[in-house]
Amino acid sequence: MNAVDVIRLSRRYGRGDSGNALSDLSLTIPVGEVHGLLGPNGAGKTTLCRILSTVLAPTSGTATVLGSDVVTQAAAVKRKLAVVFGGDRGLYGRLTARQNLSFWAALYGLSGRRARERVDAVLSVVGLDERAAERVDTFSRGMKQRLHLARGLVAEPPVLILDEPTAGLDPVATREFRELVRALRRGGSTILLATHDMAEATALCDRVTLLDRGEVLATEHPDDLGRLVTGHERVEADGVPPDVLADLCELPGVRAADPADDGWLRLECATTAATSAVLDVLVRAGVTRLRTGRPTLDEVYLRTYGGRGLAVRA
Ligand SMILES: Nc1ncnc2c1ncn2[C@@H]1O[C@H](COP(=O)(O)OP(=O)(O)OP(=O)(O)O)[C@@H](O)[C@H]1O
Repeated sequence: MNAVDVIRLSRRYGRGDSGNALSDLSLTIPVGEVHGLLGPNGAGKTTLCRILSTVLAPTSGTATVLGSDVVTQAAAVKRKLAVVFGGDRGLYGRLTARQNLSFWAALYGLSGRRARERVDAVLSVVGLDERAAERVDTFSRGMKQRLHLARGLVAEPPVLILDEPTAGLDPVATREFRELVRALRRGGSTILLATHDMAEATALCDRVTLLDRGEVLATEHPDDLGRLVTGHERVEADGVPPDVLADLCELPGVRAADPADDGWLRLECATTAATSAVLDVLVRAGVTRLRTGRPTLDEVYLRTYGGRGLAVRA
């Protein structure tokens, strides 16, 4: 059984001609996977997360979480899944961290010793045990985000949805939060991570789905997305004589030869054979300053979406 199965899901808001927020979207997330949901503003990420967490009904299609249907078995889905938001939403600033968590534990049906044990456990997991008695409105942004995660974990759901979890965090808090996500993955959690942040998706995800205007453009391992927008591989070389450049452009499978930002020549190759042929020509011509690789996820994103709603952070 998969953690998440989405089959031909569509969602339309109102009757306007703005189109579907989700169109015929299908997606499978196996148990234990960290799956990135990437796309610019308005791509449909939040709509999908809201449908999976049962707060929004689809217009058509089906979605199940560990076998339970989000429409007909919503109560079962709620026991299996938690959503962790970014920002201040849903935290009670005048209460302490422990009081916040005890409140949510009660909402999830935990009480007495079991609730206290779970609250202590999640405070320790997110590293807030020493600050548990302090009011949340005195917390830093990173501490609040860890508390959000603790809230998500208090009822031990096997599936977590993280919606822009590190938006607004400084680099240290971001790194700490990502470590927590990795630890959860090692513990067997399945995580759907909605983000605009390429670095986040590359650092954390086993696979990434690119969404645009409610449709899936691709689902791939982050390293393999480059193939979608450029050739199979890339070769970069410094000091290529003009006649050699002309030869390179004639080779079958060489899609583009352009200068990179640092002045090196960048060649996009459609096949591994083309990459080998390019390297062969360059080495024969005595060019030794060479590097190969695939486009980064940032480049994939920029080429896929252009400047639309882009929010790439370092
Ligand atoms: N309550 C609503 N009423 C009408 N249209 C909506 C509503 N919520 C979302 N939409 C529309 O649905 C589409 C998808 O929006 P959604 O919020 O799911 O995108 P997103 O990928 O989460 O974007 P962001 O990155 O900005 O959060 C957009 O065109 C948006 O305008």
